[in-house]
Amino acid sequence: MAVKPLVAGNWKMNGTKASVAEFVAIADGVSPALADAVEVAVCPPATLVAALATLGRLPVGGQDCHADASGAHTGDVAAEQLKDAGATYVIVGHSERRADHGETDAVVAAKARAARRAGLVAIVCVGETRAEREAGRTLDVVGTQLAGSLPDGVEPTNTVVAYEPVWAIGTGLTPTVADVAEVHAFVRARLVERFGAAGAGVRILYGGSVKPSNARELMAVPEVNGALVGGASLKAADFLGIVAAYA
Ligand SMILES: O=C(CO)COP(=O)(O)O
Repeated sequence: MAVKPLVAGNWKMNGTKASVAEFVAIADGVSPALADAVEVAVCPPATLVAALATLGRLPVGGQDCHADASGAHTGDVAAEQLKDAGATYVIVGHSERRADHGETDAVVAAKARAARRAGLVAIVCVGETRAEREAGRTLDVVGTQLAGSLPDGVEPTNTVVAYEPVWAIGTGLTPTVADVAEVHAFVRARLVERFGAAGAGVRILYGGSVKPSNARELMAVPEVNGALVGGASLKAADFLGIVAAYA
């Protein structure tokens, strides 16, 4: 199955109303030809989802959602609210959420189910820490996270997996191409094992210090179907330099 790659920007806790101009600059840089080759999305902080989505230029995503559709959960955002604000995607299980908020695989799976219930595509994140990689446990850890964080019924239309080694996030460090290839092949095998033909079509993104200078090399790795980009998605020129890997 031909899989259209996805390059998604994760702005994390960055951005104000002034950032709308950066989003527009990103959208302006995605030519029709580029849009045929790659889907480009931006996941801004929740405060900006509606403002960006209303422009109708590029798909927009949230960075987290609660498992419930509504209720007494001060400070949380429901997948239904992101959908109502115009979102297409929602990131769940980012390692910063797992670390800062103690999110377990079961919590992440519940959020992925909530995303589907609301009609959003869940971008489910997995990835090992430096200590886990050094102990040779990368595939074990990623396999356990996948098993626990992906709900049943995964389809290419409702789920994207992002492999983000924790030690590569915001550090300027990236795994070798061979290491990325090994993990992505492993993730693909697990997806096909559990979800059959549907698992073959689920996009697997690489995330962690993706930059214009390394995007082409990383995006060419087999089973890498795009990128989840943090810091370099905040500036249109950098983000578009990454998207250009698909030009
Ligand atoms: O966490 C990330 C995307 O979700 C990656 O962040 P950086 O691209 O800043 O390393």
